[in-house]
Amino acid sequence: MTQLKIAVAGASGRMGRMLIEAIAAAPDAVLAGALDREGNPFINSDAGAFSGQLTGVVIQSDLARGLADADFLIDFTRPEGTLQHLEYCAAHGIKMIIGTTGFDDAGKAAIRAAAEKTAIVFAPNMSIGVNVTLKLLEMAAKNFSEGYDIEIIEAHHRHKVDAPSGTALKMGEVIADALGRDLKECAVYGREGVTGERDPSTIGFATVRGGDIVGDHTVLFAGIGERIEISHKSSSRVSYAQGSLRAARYIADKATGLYDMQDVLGLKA
Ligand SMILES: NC(=O)C1=CN([C@@H]2O[C@H](COP(=O)(O)OP(=O)(O)OC[C@H]3O[C@@H](n4cnc5c(N)ncnc54)[C@H](OP(=O)(O)O)[C@@H]3O)[C@@H](O)[C@H]2O)C=CC1
Ligand SMILES: O=C(O)C1=N[C@H](C(=O)O)C[C@H](O)C1
Repeated sequence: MTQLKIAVAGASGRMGRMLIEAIAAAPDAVLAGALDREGNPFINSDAGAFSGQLTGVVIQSDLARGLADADFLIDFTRPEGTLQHLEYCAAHGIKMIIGTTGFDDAGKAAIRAAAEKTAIVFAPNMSIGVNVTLKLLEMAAKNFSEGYDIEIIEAHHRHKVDAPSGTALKMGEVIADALGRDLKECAVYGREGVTGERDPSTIGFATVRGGDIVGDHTVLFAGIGERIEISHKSSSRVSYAQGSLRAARYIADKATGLYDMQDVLGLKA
């Protein structure tokens, strides 16, 4: 069996650690590199030290050394880190699985451009459950297009730095597309003071941050006399790591192109 040679960026982070364990347990993958940024206290440590299972792969900050043996980079870091890695991977034909959230339009354009040089899966949520939920939302939105107010509520751990979550924004985009609306024009991010009555054409977002919540998303369709809630709750990051490995397998035979988890899971109509 050909082994997928995978490097992990943000190796000491919450997702990085989970990915390193998932790669160690996968029969068709091998950890081929581990990256963290310069100054990170875990540079030069073994990438498996967190789980007590040594890998023989040392966490590096130098991209050339960290990626020398890799065919894939799985990147869950921050937009500025991912964009640096992207440039290197595009130049060297290393395929990328990007889970990082919080990109601006320029960052997303850079990912699209890099996908002309290497294959990339880019998705704000790698779990099967969330991606099936996106399909449910598309169907629900079409049926609740009149008379239902749409609000997206997300909750995450106290360390999360971007809001709303990438998943909540994706849910908003899917719903807006299904309704023929432009999310940039109809999104309302939080409310305060005398807001006036709710504009029915808007999609509202509310953010909760606290403790160790892995990731909860609820879309509320609030009508007269009834409410419909579609919720997904993550209880472990393992589903994101397993989804990332599925994404690597999906692009193993692709030289270029930009894909998302709907492609990987065969959910595109
Ligand atoms: N798509 C999906 O399914 C999921 C996406 N995410 C997203 O993944 C990202 C990471 O989440 P999480 O693991 O919880 O975050 P953590 O903060 O736990 O880990 C981030 C890692 O990236 C490193 N890092 C930070 N900035 C840079 C940089 N500029 N260059 C290189 N490395 C950097 C950090 O190093 P240091 O500690 O030195 O800062 C750390 O090792 C977030 O954007 C999150 O929203 C999370 C879960 C699932
Ligand atoms: O930061 C996190 O933890 C998560 N981030 C992603 C997002 O912003 O949607 C995915 C998941 O919800 C966990």
